[in-house]
Amino acid sequence: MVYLIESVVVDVCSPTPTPSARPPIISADPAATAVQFPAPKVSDGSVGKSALTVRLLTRRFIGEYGDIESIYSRSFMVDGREITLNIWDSPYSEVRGHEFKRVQWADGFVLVYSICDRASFNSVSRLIQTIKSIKDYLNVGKVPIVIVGNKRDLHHRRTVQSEEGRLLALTTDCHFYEVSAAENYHSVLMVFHGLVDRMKDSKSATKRPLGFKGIVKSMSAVFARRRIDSL
Ligand SMILES: Nc1nc2c(ncn2[C@@H]2O[C@H](COP(=O)(O)OP(=O)(O)OP(=O)(O)O)[C@@H](O)[C@H]2O)c(=O)[nH]1
Repeated sequence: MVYLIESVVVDVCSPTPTPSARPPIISADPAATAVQFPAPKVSDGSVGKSALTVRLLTRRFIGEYGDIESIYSRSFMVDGREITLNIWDSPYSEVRGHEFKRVQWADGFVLVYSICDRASFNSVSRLIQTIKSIKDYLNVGKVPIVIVGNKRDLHHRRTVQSEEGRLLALTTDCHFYEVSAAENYHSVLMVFHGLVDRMKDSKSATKRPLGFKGIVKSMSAVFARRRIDSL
């Protein structure tokens, strides 16, 4: 699942949520992952969540987007296996009071701000804390989060420097991209691929405990390495 927030949030893999916690999903594929785009806003919104989603799905930038809440599905081949992302794009007003449910639903997050809108950037750290606290409460390990500074083409109106986004990502253990949904499809694709990679990493990091055989194997590997080191 991918969840887009005022900053864009993308979520790719999720633990199976309870039916009541999960919004309707378009894809009929049971192996599908869901992508949500909610927008908790402090700014005037309109950071480009819909534009990013539509770019990803159609390769096009159409300029104006309605504020109808939608869940989109898109399939990707990852390591030779098809996965389906469900992307939830909801207008900001719809998001308030539903953060817990949506964070619970999503497996990965794309937090989107506009480089011309300082308030939207300021809301990103708050969102990261909110997401991490909810996932902690739910006992979920590492949360895949990608921070996206959108509207890069409007550099003459920039109020948030790239370094600020990069630093925030570094200090919060997130990935960072600056893109223009208006000008570039490939950078948008990179965002979603980056999220999927992080989701894969966090899934393998929370894999089941080793078990007796696994422990013996790991210990043998460590001792074998020591023997090699001492040669
Ligand atoms: N110049 C420029 N304009 C953009 C870009 N992305 C989106 N926009 C414009 O910004 C406005 C808002 O885009 P949306 O995609 O509707 O933003 P949103 O975050 O989904 O907005 P809400 O649904 O209101 O939360 C539209 O007029 C878009 O054409 C971009 O990369 N560059």
